[in-house]
Amino acid sequence: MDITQRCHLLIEDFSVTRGERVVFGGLSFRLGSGEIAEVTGPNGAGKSTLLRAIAGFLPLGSGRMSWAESEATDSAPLVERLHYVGHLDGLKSALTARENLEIGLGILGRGRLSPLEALDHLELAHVLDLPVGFLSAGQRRRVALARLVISGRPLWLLDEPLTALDRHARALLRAIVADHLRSGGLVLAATHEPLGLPETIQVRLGAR
Ligand SMILES: Nc1ncnc2c1ncn2[C@@H]1O[C@H](COP(=O)(O)OP(=O)(O)OP(=O)(O)O)[C@@H](O)[C@H]1O
Repeated sequence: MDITQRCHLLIEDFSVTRGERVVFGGLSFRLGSGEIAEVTGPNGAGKSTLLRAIAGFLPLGSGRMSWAESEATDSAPLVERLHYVGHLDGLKSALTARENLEIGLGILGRGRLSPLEALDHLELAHVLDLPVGFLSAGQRRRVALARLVISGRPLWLLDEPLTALDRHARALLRAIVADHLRSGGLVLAATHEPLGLPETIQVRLGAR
């Protein structure tokens, strides 16, 4: 899609149940093009649960979740508009960084960048043809984040994106996120540490 197209995610009176337990309820917020929201709260508050529910990995609870694109008469399903980076990197250790990113391209559709260009954004071009199993935890994380920039998807769901990143890599991630927002993208990040971007919407989940 043209990422500059205006779109928004609307969450209204949302709740998610895991097992017999309501993890959170009554949650409402709106995220529009160019906006970032951080989901915060103590351990177990449901930050990952919220992201996974939006990504479609968990059944929806009560309430409403909607996705709209201003220039589309019939919006594509949300699942085709988002890219989720969870706690696990989702990389195949025996494959090279290039091969992992090519798989990403196959699944996510072709974005603006090649695997080499995406890795270059994370200053990791030199590992292009190395098996991911040979990389450090922070390097693996950077390969997983490189998938974001090849995806061309407007909504990024990031679960603890700063994990394992050193100070320099954190700055690179901030720059990538800021660039995505400038081009009309949306970011929802569950995090214990603020990304430090201006005008961040706060979505606070409580203790249970
Ligand atoms: N697979 C599961 N089955 C049932 N309940 C689960 C499952 N995974 C998590 N939960 C419940 O959901 C609650 C919220 O978990 P979640 O991982 O969303 O919290 P979180 O806010 O992301 O925590 P953290 O800050 O520790 O990452 C947990 O307290 C747990 O009781």
